[in-house]
Amino acid sequence: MIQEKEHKGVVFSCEVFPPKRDDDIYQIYKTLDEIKTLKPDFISVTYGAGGSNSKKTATIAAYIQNICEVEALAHMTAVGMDEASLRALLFELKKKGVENILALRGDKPRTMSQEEFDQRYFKYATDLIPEIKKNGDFFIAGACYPEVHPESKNQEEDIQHLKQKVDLGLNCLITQMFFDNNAFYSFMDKLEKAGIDIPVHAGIMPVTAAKQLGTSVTLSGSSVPVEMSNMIAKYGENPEDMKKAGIEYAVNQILDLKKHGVAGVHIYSMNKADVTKQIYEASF
Ligand SMILES: NC(=O)C1=CN([C@@H]2O[C@H](COP(=O)(O)OP(=O)(O)OC[C@H]3O[C@@H](n4cnc5c(N)ncnc54)[C@H](O)[C@@H]3O)[C@@H](O)[C@H]2O)C=CC1
Ligand SMILES: Nc1nc(=O)c2c([nH]1)NC[C@@H]1CN(c3ccc(C(=O)N[C@@H](CCC(=O)O)C(=O)O)cc3)CN21
Repeated sequence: MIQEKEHKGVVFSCEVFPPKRDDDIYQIYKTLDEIKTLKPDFISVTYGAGGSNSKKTATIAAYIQNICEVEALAHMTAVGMDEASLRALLFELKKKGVENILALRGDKPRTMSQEEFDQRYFKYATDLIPEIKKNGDFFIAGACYPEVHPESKNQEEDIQHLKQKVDLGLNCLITQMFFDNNAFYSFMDKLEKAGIDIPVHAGIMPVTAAKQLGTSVTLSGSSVPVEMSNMIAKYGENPEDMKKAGIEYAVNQILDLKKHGVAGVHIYSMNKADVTKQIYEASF
C-alpha cells in the first residue's frame, strides 16, 4: 500500500493509460519495464470511459504491482457503475494484489447519452468513496482542481465539495494538470484555510507535441501561460525541438514546485517512458 508518511523527500509518481487495442498490451509492459527503473513511489493507470477498459486497468495495475514491484494506483470512475459492478471490480483488484485506488466520478463517455449521464447511479466521487471503504481496506486517492473543476460555479463551492471528499477518508489528492505554478500555490493556500491537510501531488503534463495541448486543455480547462503559447509558436512545427522544449518546461515547473515544498509530483507520462525518464533525471 502507498505509505506517504514514511516517505522522505518529494514523492515521485507517474501515470499510464491502457492501450486502445488489445494487441498493444505488450507495448505498455515494455514502457512500464523502463519506467520502473526510475523507482517511482507509485504508478497510476487510467480507467476507460464507462468501464470498457476496466479489465485492462486491473490487468495493467497487477503487472505494475506484482511484476514491476511498484505500488499501483488503479483509477476507478463511478460514471458507468452501480453497487454490484463496483463490488466486482474491487474484488478483482484485491485478488490481483492492488490496494490503491483513485476514486473519480469520471468523464461522460462519448457513447453515453446526456440522459444516461444525468441518471448515473453514483453522482459524485463523494458517493463512491464510502462504497470502496465498505468493501475493503484500500488506500484511496482523489482528484482536485487548482483552476476549478469546469462544472463548478466557483472555487469556494469546489473546495467545499473537495473538503467533503477528504473528510470521507481520502489518503491523498492528485491535481488536475496545470501549467502555471502560481495557480497551484494560491490553491494550496485556500486548501490550508479550508482545513485540508492531506498530501497533494502536483499533476504535471509534459506538452511535447503541439496537438497535445488542445486535448489536454479541453479535458482540464487549465489556463495556458504566455510562456507556453510562445513555446508552441516557436517550436510547434519542429517535433524534435518541441519535445525538448516541452520537457524543459515541465522540469522548470517541477524544480520550482520542489523549492516551494510540494508533497509530490505526478507526471502524466502518457505512456512515454523516454520523456518521463528525461524529466525525472533533470528534476529529482
Ligand atoms: N484520470 C485522472 O487522473 C483524472 C481524471 N479527472 C476527471 O475529472 C472529472 C471529475 O472527477 P472527480 O474530480 O472525481 O469528480 P467530483 O465528483 O469530485 O467533482 C465533480 C464536480 O462535481 C462537484 N461535486 C463534487 N461532489 C459534490 C457533491 N457532493 N454535491 C454536489 N456537487 C459535487 C465538484 O465541485 C465538481 O464540480 C472526471 O471526469 C475525472 O475522470 C480529473 C483529474 C484526474
Ligand atoms: N477530465 C479529465 N479526464 C481525464 O481522464 C484526465 C484528466 N481530466 N486529467 C488528468 C489525466 C490526464 N488524462 C489524459 C490527458 C490527455 C489525454 C489525451 O491526450 N488523449 C489523446 C491521445 C493520447 C495518446 O495516445 O497520446 C486521445 O485522443 O485520447 C488522455 C488522458 C487522463 N486524466
